Amino acid sequence: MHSRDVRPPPIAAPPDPLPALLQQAIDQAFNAVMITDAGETDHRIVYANPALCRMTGYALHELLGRDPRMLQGPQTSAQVIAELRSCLADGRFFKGSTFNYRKDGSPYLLEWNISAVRDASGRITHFVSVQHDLSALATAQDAAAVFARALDAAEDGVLICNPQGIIEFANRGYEKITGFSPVEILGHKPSIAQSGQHSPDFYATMWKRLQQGLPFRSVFINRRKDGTEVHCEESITPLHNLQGELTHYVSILRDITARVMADQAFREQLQYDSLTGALTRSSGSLHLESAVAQARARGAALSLALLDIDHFKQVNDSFGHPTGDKVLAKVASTIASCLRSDDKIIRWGGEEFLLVMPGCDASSAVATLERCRRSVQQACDGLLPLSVTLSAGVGQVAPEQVLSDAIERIDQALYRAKQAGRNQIQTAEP
Ligand SMILES: Nc1nc2c(ncn2[C@@H]2O[C@H](COP(=O)(O)OP(=O)(O)OP(=O)(O)O)[C@@H](O)[C@H]2O)c(=O)[nH]1
Repeated sequence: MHSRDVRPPPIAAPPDPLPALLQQAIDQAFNAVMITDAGETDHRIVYANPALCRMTGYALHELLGRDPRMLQGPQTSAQVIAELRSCLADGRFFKGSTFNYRKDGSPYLLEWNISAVRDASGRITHFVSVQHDLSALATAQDAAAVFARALDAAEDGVLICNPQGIIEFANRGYEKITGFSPVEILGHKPSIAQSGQHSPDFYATMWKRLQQGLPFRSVFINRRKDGTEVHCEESITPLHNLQGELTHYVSILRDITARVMADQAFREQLQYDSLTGALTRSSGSLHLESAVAQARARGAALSLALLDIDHFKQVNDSFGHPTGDKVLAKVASTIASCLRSDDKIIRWGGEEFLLVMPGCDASSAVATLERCRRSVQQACDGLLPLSVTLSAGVGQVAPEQVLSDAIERIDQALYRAKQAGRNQIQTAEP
């Protein structure tokens, strides 16, 4: 067989006469079609196409000759039917929607329009109605309503923004977390709850990911309507339609403020020594390093001091460990009361404290230490039958000095203070 012999199939000739074509078209139409006569009091079904039979579940012979009212039921709107009758009585076009009932008794949501059919003299002889089953749409709307209710019932906050970042939906969870009701924030941007705690870099990273079509997850510190801060674990996901166009951003927020606060409290607990309230040696060391780095960066003075309670073993041995504890706590609180707010006190050893004094040169550090020494002696006066005194070594950290060297020299100064009879301050060799 040669390809050039292949000819297109002949085009089917239109059925003749035209009414046959119309019959075929209506029989095969997707929409349900019904024709009734235009009786004085009631209307009889004279035609129903297969789509209408499928929609109602009735066979054609069960419909023919019957009144379309056979399809109505309890949920059929009397108001819509009254409107329909009035339109038909006047020969006007009707369009409406209500529930009708299938043969098996199940309701379906129907949208239909009815036109009068007139003969050559203009007399209405029939009505033709084209009907459309909206049940699937109604189910989808029901499903959308269920989703909306589910979103509102969720504990987590949900925000939906358009591509310009304008809030189009906020659930009750968002209101619970931030205090902003949906009415208050619809049409605004989520920045309405911004706390100012994040850097421009944070937002730049966020937008970069979102513009790449990727979700962004992080802990956001937001500001509630009442001005307090709320920590939220938040994910923002860009949504695209089938054409790949960005349609929305969906944010889901979980309030983790209680957890963050508990973590902070726990970290603070670890940071501070429970007996004396001073920084622990490990957290104090971090603070010390950053104080040195800051002093160097700013070219500012920084002084350190090591203080040690004199003959403390004797306190424990003579009056017991619990009394020793009370003395330790009293000494620490008295030292702290002699310091400026920027100064830090670290429990460096059992009865030894390290003071970090930023912006303080050697001579003012000595003055501070003298104040501590005298205050401790006075504060503990009468606490025990013996006097509680301190010895200390103090020194300013030179700009290029290695921190451990500086501490070593201050420790040597403390040793000299002990050797020289205690209850005194010695300055570290430069
Ligand atoms: N009550 C109590 N005692 C502590 C604590 N930590 C360390 N000590 C005691 O502090 C004492 C330190 O003793 P030493 O290092 O001999 O020093 P000192 O008796 O103060 O003598 P000098 O420092 O030379 O004046 C020891 O008896 C430790 O048991 C504490 O948390 N509570």
